[in-house]
Amino acid sequence: MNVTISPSSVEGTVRAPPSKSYTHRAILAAGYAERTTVSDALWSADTRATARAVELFGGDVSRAEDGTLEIDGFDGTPAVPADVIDCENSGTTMRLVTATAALADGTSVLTGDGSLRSRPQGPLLEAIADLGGEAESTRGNGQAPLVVTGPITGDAVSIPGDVSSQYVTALLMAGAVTDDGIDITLETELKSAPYVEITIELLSAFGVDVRRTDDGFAVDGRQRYDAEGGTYAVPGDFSSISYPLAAGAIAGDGGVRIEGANPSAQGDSAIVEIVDRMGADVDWDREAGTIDVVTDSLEGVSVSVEDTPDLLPTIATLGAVAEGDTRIVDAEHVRYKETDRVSAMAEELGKLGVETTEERDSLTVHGSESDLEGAAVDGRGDHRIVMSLALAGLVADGETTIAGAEHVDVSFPGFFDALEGLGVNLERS
Ligand SMILES: O=C(O)C1=C[C@@H](OP(=O)(O)O)[C@@H](O)[C@H](O)C1
Ligand SMILES: C=C(OP(=O)(O)O)C(=O)O
Repeated sequence: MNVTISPSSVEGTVRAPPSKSYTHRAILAAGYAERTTVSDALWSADTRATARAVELFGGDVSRAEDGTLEIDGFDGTPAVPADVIDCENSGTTMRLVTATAALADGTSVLTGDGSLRSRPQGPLLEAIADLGGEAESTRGNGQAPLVVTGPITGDAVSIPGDVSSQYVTALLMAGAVTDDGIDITLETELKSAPYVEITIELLSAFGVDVRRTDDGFAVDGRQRYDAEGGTYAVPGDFSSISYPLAAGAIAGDGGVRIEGANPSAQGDSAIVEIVDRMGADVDWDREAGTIDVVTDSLEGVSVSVEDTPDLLPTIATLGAVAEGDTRIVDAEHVRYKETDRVSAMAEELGKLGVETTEERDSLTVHGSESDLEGAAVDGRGDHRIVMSLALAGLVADGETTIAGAEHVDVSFPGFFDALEGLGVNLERS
C-alpha cells in the first residue's frame, strides 16, 4: 500500500496503542505459566508471531472481541514444535523464542522474513551452546534459519551487551524454568538497557525474581510463572507515542493530546523530554496518563540513543524540521533493526531535501540546511521508517508518497487512522 500525505496541521486526541515489548513478554510469560488473562494486549503482526510460537510449544492463545487474550500456557515445559516457527519480521519473537526452544526436549526450527533473516542471532546461539544445548544458523552466518536442540538445564554464561538486549531478556525468561537458573555475565556494556528493566518489571508481575549482579544479571531456576490474580494489563507504548507526539510538536497548532501514557519502565518515554528540549510546548500528566503537546519553533539538540534505539527515526524527522543541527549519537546498534535505520533515514529524508551526515555511530540532521519538499519515499519494509516519513509529510511542501505503508501493522496497526483522526489529509492507494 502507498500512502500519500499532503501538508496538514494536527489537532485532537489519540490513544496510545499497547506496548509491543510488554505484550511480547506477557504472551510468552503466560506461555511459561498455567493460565493467564492478558488485557490491553497489542494485537499486531509481531505479537501474533509470539502468540503462534506459544501455541507451537503447546499453549493456546484465544482472543476475545474486546482484545483480551486468554492464554493456556505450556506450564514451564515447552513441547517440541510440530512445525517451523515463523517469526516473520519480529526480532523480539525470534530472540525470546530461541531461548524457549532450548528448553524443549528435541529440535525446533525458527525462521522469519528477509529482514529478520539478516539480523544477528550469533551471540544467543553461542550462549545456548555454552549452556549445553545445540544452536545453529543453517547458513553458518549467525542468522536465521536457526536450528535449536535442547533441553538446557541452566548454568553460567557470558554474552556481549552491545548487539541486542533481547538476548539477555530471552535467557532470563527461559532461565527461570531451568533446573539450575542462568547467571549472565555481560562481556560488553549493555545497550538498550531499559528493555531489560521492562523484562524485570514484567517478570516480577508474574512472580519471577531476577537479580542484578556486579557483571550482569542472574535468575534462579525452578521458579513458577504466575501473574497476580491470573491477570496482567499491558501499558501504552512510548515508541508508538513518539509519532503523535512528534506530529503535535511539528504541526500541532491546535494541540494534540495522547492518552494511555502511563509511566512504566520504557526508556522511550525519553521522547517527552526530547521534544520539550527541542522547544515544543509539552506537558505530561503522569497520574492521568496524558501528554499534551502544542507546536512551537523547534531547535536542534544532541541526543544519545544508547538506551532508546527505536526513537532514532522519530528524532531524525524532528531534526529535519528543527533549526540547526540535531546530533543523534551512540547509534550503531540502530543499524541491526528491521533495516539499517541510520542509513535508511539519511537516504529517505535525503529524497525529501534533508541534509544529513552519517557516521557509523551517529546521524546528524542539518535542519537549517533542509527545505522539506514532498517526494516519493520508500518505507523500506520497516514500520518505524514508514511512520517517521509520514511525520515529515505533514510539513513537506507538496505531496509525500510512502511505499510499503502497510508495514505499520508490525507495531501500530491503526497508525494512519489515528493520523486521519487528527485531521491529516492522506490517501491510501
Ligand atoms: O526487548 C524489546 O522489546 C526490544 C528491544 C530493543 O532491541 P535491542 O535490544 O535489540 O536493541 C528494541 O529496539 C526493540 O524494538 C524491542
Ligand atoms: C526493532 C524493533 O523490534 P524487533 O527487534 O522486535 O524486530 C522495533 O520494533 O523497532
